[in-house]
Amino acid sequence: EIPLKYGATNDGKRQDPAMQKFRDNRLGAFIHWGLYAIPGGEWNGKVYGGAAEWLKSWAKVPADEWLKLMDQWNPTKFDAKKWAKMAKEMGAKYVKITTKHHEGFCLWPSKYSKYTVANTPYKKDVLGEMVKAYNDEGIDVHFYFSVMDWSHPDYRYSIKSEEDSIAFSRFLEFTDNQLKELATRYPTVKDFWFDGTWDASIKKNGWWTAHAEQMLKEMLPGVTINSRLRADDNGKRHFDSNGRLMGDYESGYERRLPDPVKDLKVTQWDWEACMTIPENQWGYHKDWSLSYVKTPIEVIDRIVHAVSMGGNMVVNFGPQADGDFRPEEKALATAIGKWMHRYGEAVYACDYAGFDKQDWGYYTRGKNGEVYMIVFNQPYSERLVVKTPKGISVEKAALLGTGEEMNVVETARNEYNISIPEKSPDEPYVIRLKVRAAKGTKGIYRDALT
Ligand SMILES: C[C@@H]1N[C@@H](C(=O)NCc2ccccc2)[C@H](O)[C@@H]1O
Repeated sequence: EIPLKYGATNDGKRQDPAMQKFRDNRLGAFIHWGLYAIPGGEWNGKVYGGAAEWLKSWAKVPADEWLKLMDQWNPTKFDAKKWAKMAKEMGAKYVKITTKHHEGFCLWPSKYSKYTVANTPYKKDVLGEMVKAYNDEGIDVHFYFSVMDWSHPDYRYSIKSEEDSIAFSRFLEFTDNQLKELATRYPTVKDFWFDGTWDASIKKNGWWTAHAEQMLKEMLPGVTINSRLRADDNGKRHFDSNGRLMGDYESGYERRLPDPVKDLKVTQWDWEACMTIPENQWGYHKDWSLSYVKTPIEVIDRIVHAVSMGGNMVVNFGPQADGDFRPEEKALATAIGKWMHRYGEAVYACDYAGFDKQDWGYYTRGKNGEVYMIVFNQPYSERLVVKTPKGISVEKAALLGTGEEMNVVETARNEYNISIPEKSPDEPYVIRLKVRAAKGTKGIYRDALT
């Protein structure tokens, strides 16, 4: 054991009600909204294929020139109630909002920066309106906060001199002030998702990351904090020098997911993935033809994949500068919501089932021990193979929705064929299994001698 002052604080998964709500929520929506939505990936007549919220970087725009975009911030179509209805219809139980992205523009009227909504033609506290509207729909609000801040003269990527160190201390104090301001102004916030914490300057100040976590937890009992904030005494991130997860849930699965066979280690801790609809666009980009855009079923597959391994999934939306959403995102939210309305029982408050992954799709397990089969790939054999853990037998199988009983045929020790629905559901569907701790399978099974 390496002695640490700023290492992991949790011993295993948190089991308090706030964390259980975080976990049971399972499906979230990300909102990436900032000045970057105005240019939408184009600068001086050139369209950049990289992430639109990084346009300042791709087009090498100086901070003062970039922040002049504030003069154009006037989302006349913004209607927080409509945004909340869209999230509700999608079946998102929580929404993560970019309070401040790397550009430094604050969606709330921070008194510690001049780069805020208060100093734009629109003036209004859009963050406050969103928090109220989502909460009024029963949707939890999480805050995304970028520590790296391209607008602040005291930000440093590395600490190479005493001057750097003094400037960065001022920057960390500024950051503390903004975090306290957010926690004070919006006390119903349930989570802080830190980003922009990969630079050497942060890794060298692991103490501060531990302090920020502790400060927020003292101000907002129950609040959850992502592992990406954290660096330990030795600059180790996410997992400390003793391999223990820092923060309350692992937040490294950004636009990727753990392998359902090779990466089962993730079932030992809480984790949350986040994903984009195009290949890599978080903020609004005017041209989605530049990369592949995922279909609703491809998004639903990723949501179920995450839950099947004990994780949450956050699906990203990049609102337009005018405060409305692009048609593709509205259609996606509707399609996801239709499916979640029918089959959400296999997602919400569900977890890893402990069954070996099969080709037809994913398993999840509900709180009362029911096991769900979420079928994405129906085999030509018309039989869905289920291999149960030792000592577990399948008693019954029923199609979610119609309740149609599926045939359960024991084919070998701990192996079953489940029949497919009489009439194709024409969409990924869910079979609920009733399983039992078996007394011991029939004596007919004997392993071959080889
Ligand atoms: C959740 C996402 N994380 C931010 C991000 O900076 N990701 C890592 C990254 C690092 C370097 C170039 C592009 C992107 C993206 O802008 C989103 O906010």
